[in-house]
Parts: sequence; C-alpha cells; structure tokens
Amino acid sequence: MKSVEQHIADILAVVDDPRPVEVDLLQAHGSVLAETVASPVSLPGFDNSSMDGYAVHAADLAQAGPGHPVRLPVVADIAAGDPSPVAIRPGMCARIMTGAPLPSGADAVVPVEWTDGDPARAAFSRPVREGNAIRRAGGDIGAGTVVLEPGARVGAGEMGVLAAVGRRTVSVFPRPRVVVLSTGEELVEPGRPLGPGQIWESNSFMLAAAARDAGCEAHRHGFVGDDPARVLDTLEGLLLRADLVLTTGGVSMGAYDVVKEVLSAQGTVEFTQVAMQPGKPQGFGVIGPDRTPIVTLPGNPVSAFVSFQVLVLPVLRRLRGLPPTSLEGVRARLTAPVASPPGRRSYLRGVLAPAGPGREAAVTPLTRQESHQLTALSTTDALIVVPEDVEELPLGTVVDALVLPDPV
Ligand SMILES: Nc1nc2c(c(=O)[nH]1)N[C@H]1C(S)=C(S)[C@@H](COP(=O)(O)OP(=O)(O)OC[C@H]3O[C@@H](n4cnc5c(N)ncnc54)[C@H](O)[C@@H]3O)O[C@H]1N2
Ligand code: MOO
Repeated sequence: MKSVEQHIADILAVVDDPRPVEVDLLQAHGSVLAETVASPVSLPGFDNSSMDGYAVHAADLAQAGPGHPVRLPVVADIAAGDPSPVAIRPGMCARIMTGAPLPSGADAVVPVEWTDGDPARAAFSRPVREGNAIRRAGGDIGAGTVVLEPGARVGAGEMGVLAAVGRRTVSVFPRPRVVVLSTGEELVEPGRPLGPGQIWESNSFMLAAAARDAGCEAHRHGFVGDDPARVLDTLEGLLLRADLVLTTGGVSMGAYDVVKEVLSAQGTVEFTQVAMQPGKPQGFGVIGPDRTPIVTLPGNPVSAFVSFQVLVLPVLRRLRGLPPTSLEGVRARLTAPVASPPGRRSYLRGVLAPAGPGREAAVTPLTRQESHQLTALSTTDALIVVPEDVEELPLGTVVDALVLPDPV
C-alpha cells in the first residue's frame, strides 16, 4: 500500500500553481493576495482633529479655570472634507469637526464638552495640553510603507486596509472552484422519501461545506447513479466550472464501482490503495481537455471526510496560492485506549482539550469509529494519528492529534 505522504505528493504533482488575477476590490474577499501592497500616501494624509471642538493655541488657555474662563473669538468653522483652512493666529480659535484638517497655527483641539459651545465667542474653563485631540499625518503609516504581503488572506480587515490606501483593484489568487459529485445507485436527495435499500445522500453536502470552509468556491453537483455513460457525461459537463473535481464512491472492489471503471479507461486517473484508515481506496489524476485535477474519494462518509482533511486540503492550499501544508498537529495525551489495523495509519475522530496553565493537552477518542458512523463528525475537532506499525495504544499515551481547521 502507498504511504499517505507519497499519495499527497503524487496528487500535488498534477496540480499546477494558480495564476494571479487582477480583480475589483470587493471581489477579492476570501482570496489570497498575490502582490505586495504599499500605501502610496501617508495615513492620515494631513494633521486633523480627533474630536468635535475648537482648534486653539494651547498657550492661550494656560490661565483658564472654572471661575475665570478664557473667551476666544471663533474665526472659522472647519468641517471634515474642507480644503486646507486658513491659519489661526494667537488669541483666536476655530470651530472644528472630527476628521477636519487642522488649521495652521493651532497646536491643540479642545473638545466641545469642555467649552460653552458658543459658535461666535467660545468660553474655555480649563487649560489644554499641546497636541490634544490631534491626529498627526502619517500617525497610522508613512507613505511607501508595505501594508500587506503576498499570501495574506483578504478578510474584512485586509479589505479595509486595501480601500484605505486607495486600491480599486488588486492582484489575487482567486478562490478555487471545487465541484463535488457523488455516485451511487442507492442515493436519494435529502427531503425526498426513501425506498427500500436507499439512503439520503450526504457526502456532496459535507464536502462542498468542507471546501467552502477551506476558502474555496464550492459547487455541489449532487449525485449520479452507477451508469458508466451517465457518470462520464456528468463529469465532462461539470469541467467548465471546475478548478478541481471531487467525487465520492465507486472506487473500491465492487462490481459496480463506476468511478474506477470509467476513469481507469481514460488513462489519466490512477487508482490505488493508501495505507490509511479510513480512506484506503483512492484515485487521482486529470480529466478533460484542460487536464482538470480530479480526486476520487471513497464513498463511506467518514472515509470521504477524513480523506478530504488529510489528502485534499494540501491541494486546496496550493490552488489558493498557499504552501500545500497538511493539518497542524499537537501532542496530546489519550484519555482512553485506541486500536488500529496493522499496516495502516489510523485517523481516529477525537475531541481535543488544549493545554492550559498547569494542564497538558488531552484528546478523547469518540466511540463509533467505523467508516459509516458519521454522526461523530459533528462533535470531532481533531484526528488522532495512530502510526502504521502500531495496533493499539493504551490510555495515557501521548499522540499526535491533527486539529481540524476553523473556516477560513
Ligand atoms: N471487497 C472489498 N470491499 C471493500 C473494500 C475492499 O478493500 N475490498 N474497501 C472498503 C473500504 S475501506 C471503503 S472506504 C469502501 C469504499 O467504497 P466505494 O468508494 O466504492 O464507495 P461505495 O461502495 O459507493 O459506498 C461505500 C458506502 O458509502 C455509502 N455512500 C456512498 N456514497 C455516499 C454518499 N454520497 N452519501 C452517503 N453515503 C454514501 C454507500 O451507501 C456505502 O455504504 O469500500 C469498502 N469495500
Ligand atoms: O478505508 Mo475505508 O475508507 O475504511 O472505510
């Protein structure tokens, strides 16, 4: 049987690096940045007020006190967006709003709450420190400073930064388009009644959600039965909208294992057994005129889920323009014994209690570890790794637990 690492490397070898695309700013949401972004201007671009109040010479208010206010004539009224206002001389003040440019001469802003608010001749009952309520030009970043590096994911914060430095378009690796197709004659659309021997189709929903959580645009193409011509037609039909095709089912040893049958005949998809549990029967390759990558996952729901996390996530990272790394592992102590078949690396579903002050990380294997027992997938947050040459591990063993990712 092939090792997990070898299989990941083989799949990655048929997946090209993505090409950067210049997109309109909002469209960049969720993509990975392909360029270095520097600010063409300083932020703020000019000295301005952080409060609604009065721009003053601080020295004028040195003697101000509650019983003996200093009164100053208001010589200008400056709103945010006003062009560079006139200078104010000592003994004068200007009414100023938050974000409005500071008039030259002024060296402090007094919030309106500290005054009587008079628009013509304002009374100040306390002194003000020089520089009070002034936001200096360049106080956030200087002109020419790099604000975002390639590889940054464009989330809400990054979007705000890009707009604030004036970008209308940006070069990104767009979110890869993943199309998910399940196969199986027994499958029924959820919401429809079940006949004898039938089950509700769940893999394509699960994998479309997993691909979205991994930063992709995922399309659930649903499912087809076990008719080879139909399967091939369906696959050909969905290629136009796919950067990666994921299928489930029909890859094992059965008489009706249709994915294996039709794609083996293409000569560009390879089927193999990988030394993992679950997820042994696997296939990958390219299909269609554009040589679109395809990964064919086993039909058992838990096998499809684990195969996605272990084998497909690195591929999605590459398609997103990121290094194709695997899930991160933490060392954690088992709270119960576990078993594993010889010669295969098990990925058991578990619940992780992270390390805390004075406490080491612990991981609890869930019950119901068989490949069809998918209800544990709603509670698991980590995959417990049991190496190929180990068949059982007692309670208290420190193991690697792969942390299932949060949505990106
Ligand atoms: N003789 C052997 N039989 C099997 C072997 C083997 O080595 N020799 N391997 C077993 C392993 S391991 C796995 S995993 C499965 C994989 O089989 P397939 O990929 O061919 O999947 P199917 O047979 O189509 O389905 C397996 C199982 O999963 C259910 N299923 C399938 N698709 C869906 C779906 N979209 N939603 C929900 N459930 C689905 C299906 O009804 C079957 O119960 O093969 C073993 N057999
Ligand atoms: O390897 Mo299969 O994927 O056990 O269920």
